[in-house]
Amino acid sequence: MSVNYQFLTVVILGTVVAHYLANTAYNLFFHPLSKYPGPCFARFSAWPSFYHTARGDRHIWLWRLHQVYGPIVRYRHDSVAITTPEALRAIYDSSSNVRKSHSYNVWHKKAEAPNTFSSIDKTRHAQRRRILNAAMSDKTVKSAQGYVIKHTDRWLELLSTQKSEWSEPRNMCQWSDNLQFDLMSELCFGKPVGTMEPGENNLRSIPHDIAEWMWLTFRIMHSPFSDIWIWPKPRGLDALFARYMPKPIKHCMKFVEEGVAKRLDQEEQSDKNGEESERKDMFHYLFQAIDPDTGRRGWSRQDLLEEADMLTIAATDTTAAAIASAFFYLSRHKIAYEKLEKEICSTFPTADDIKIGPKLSGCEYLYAIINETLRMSPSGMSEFPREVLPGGIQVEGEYFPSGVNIGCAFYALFHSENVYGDPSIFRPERWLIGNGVSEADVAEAKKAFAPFSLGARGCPGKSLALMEMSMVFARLLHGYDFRFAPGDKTGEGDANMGWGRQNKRQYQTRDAFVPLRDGPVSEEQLPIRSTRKDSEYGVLRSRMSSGCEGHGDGGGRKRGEAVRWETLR
Ligand code: HEM
Repeated sequence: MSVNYQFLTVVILGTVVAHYLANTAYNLFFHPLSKYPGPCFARFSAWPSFYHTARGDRHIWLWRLHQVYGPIVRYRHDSVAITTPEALRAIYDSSSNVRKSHSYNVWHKKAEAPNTFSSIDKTRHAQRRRILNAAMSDKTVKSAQGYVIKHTDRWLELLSTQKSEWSEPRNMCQWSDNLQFDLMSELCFGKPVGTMEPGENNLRSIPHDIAEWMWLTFRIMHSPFSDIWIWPKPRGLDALFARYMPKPIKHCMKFVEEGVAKRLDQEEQSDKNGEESERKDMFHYLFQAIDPDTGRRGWSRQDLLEEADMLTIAATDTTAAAIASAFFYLSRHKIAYEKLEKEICSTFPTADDIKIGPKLSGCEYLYAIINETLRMSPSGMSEFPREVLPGGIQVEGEYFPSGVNIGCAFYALFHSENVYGDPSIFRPERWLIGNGVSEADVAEAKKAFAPFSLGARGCPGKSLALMEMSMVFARLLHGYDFRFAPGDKTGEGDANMGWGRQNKRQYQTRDAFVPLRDGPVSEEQLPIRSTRKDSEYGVLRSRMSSGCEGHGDGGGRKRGEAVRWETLR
C-alpha cells in the first residue's frame, strides 16, 4: 500500500494548527481566567512571560502590567497576578487552599527526592518542613552567631587597608558573595572555604555558579516548555542532566556533595561513640532533628544531601544580595547612614558588645534600613506562583477555581504607590512611628510587606538572615566608613534602561528567582556578573579613626580599634 506523504503532512499540519487555534480560542474566550485583563498575547500563551524572564526584567514587567491593567492581571494563559496587601495574605497564608505551582518541579535535582523548597505535595512538604523548622530554631540562630561574628570581623579586617586612606576599588557584590558563601559553607557543613581570603581559590566562583544555575532553572520554570522538561525528569532527563550539566553547576554540586559526605561521617562517628558533636552548626541540627510525628531522626543521607544543597543555594544568594543592596543604599543616603552610625555607636560601647539580645533588637533604625533595603530591592521579586486546589479560593472578592495559578507580584507590591506613596524613595523612616509617620502608616506599610514570604512556605531562614544583616551592618558602622567611588555608576538605574529602571538611587537587579546584580544592567550582558574587572568596581578605602567617638585619621589598626573605610563604586 503506498502512503500519500503529502496528504499525511497536510493532515498533521492541519491538526496542529487546528489544535493551536482551538486552544487559543479556549484561552481567550472560555478559560476560567478569560475575564481578567492582560496583554493580548499573554492571555493565550506563556511566551511573553518567558520573554521577560529571559531578559531578567520579569519583576519590572509585572509591575508595569499592574500599572496598566490594575490589581488583577492575566500575565499567562493559566496564571494571574493579584497584587494587593489583601491578596498577599489570602494567597500565601498557611490556610490558603493552594500549593506551589507545578512549575516548581523543575527545581528538583532528582525528581524522586524533592527538597523542602521544591516539594509541591502539601503533606510531604509539611513533614519535611517540621524537621527543617526543628533544625532552624532560635537555638540554631544563637549557635550561628559565633560563626557570623568570626566571618564578619575577618571580612571587615580584609576590607580595610592598614593605612590612613581610602582602600582600593572593591566590588562589594563580589565581596558580599564571598562573605555569605564562606559563612554558609561553615554553617551548612562546617567547611571553611576561605573565598574572601586573598590569593587563588577555585571555590570563589561558586556563588556565581549558583546564580547561573538559578537563572537557568528559572528560565526553564517560566518557559512554555516547562511541562516538557518536567515529564521526562524522572524518566532519564535528571540522569542525563547530571551527566551533561554545565561545568559551573557541576562544580557547585560536587562541592556540596563532598561537604555533606564529610560532615555526615563526622556526625555519624560522634553518634557511634556516644560523644557530643563538637560543631554546633546547621548541619548538626539537621542531622539531629527529630521528626515530631515519629519521634525519630528525620532525614536519610540522600535527604540531608538534598537539604544541604538547597540551603546553600537558598541562603547564599538571597542574603548576599541584601547585603550588597544595603551597601548601595547606605552609601547614597548620607542622612540615613549617619543616623544609623549614631544609633549603633550610642547603643554599643565596643564592637564586641554587638551580640544577639535586646540591645541589638532595640536598634530600630537598623531594622528600618534592612526593611527599606528589602523593599526597594527584594531578594525574592517574583510572584511565587501557587496552584489553586479543588474547592477553589476567594481572593479580592473573586473566585478562582481549581487548577489555575495565582500569585502576588512581590516587587510590584513593594513598589505600589497606593501603599507606599513614594515607593521609589529610599526612606527608612516609613517604618518608624514619629516625624509625621503615624502608627496606621507603619501598619499599612507592614501589611504589604513580606520579603521572606508568609505562612507554611515562608522562609525558614528569616531569623538567621536578619541576624546576619544586623550583625554585619552594626559591626561595620561601629568601626568603619564607606562611600562610593566618585563618578562610578555601578548598580544605578539609568535613563536608557527603560521603564521602571531609571532611578539612579535604586539598586538595579535582574530577576532570576534571586537577584542577579552588579549593574549597571545592560541588555547584552547576561549573565551580568564577570564582565568587569575588579579595578572597574567600587573601592573600599580605609582610614584610621578613633571609632564612634570621633573619626580622625590614625595609624595602623589594632584589634578592637575602629577603622573607617570607604566603598568607592
Ligand atoms: C535576605 C535573605 C532571604 C530572603 C529575602 C529570603 C526570601 C525567601 C522567600 C521569598 C521564600 C519563598 C519562596 C517561594 O515561595 O518560592 C523563601 C523560601 C525559603 N528560604 Fe529564604 N530568604 C532569605 C534567606 C534564607 C536563608 C539564610 C535560608 C537558610 C538558611 C533560607 C532558606 C529558605 C528555604 C529552605 C525556603 C523554602 C521554604 C519552603 O518552601 O518551605 N532563606 N525565602
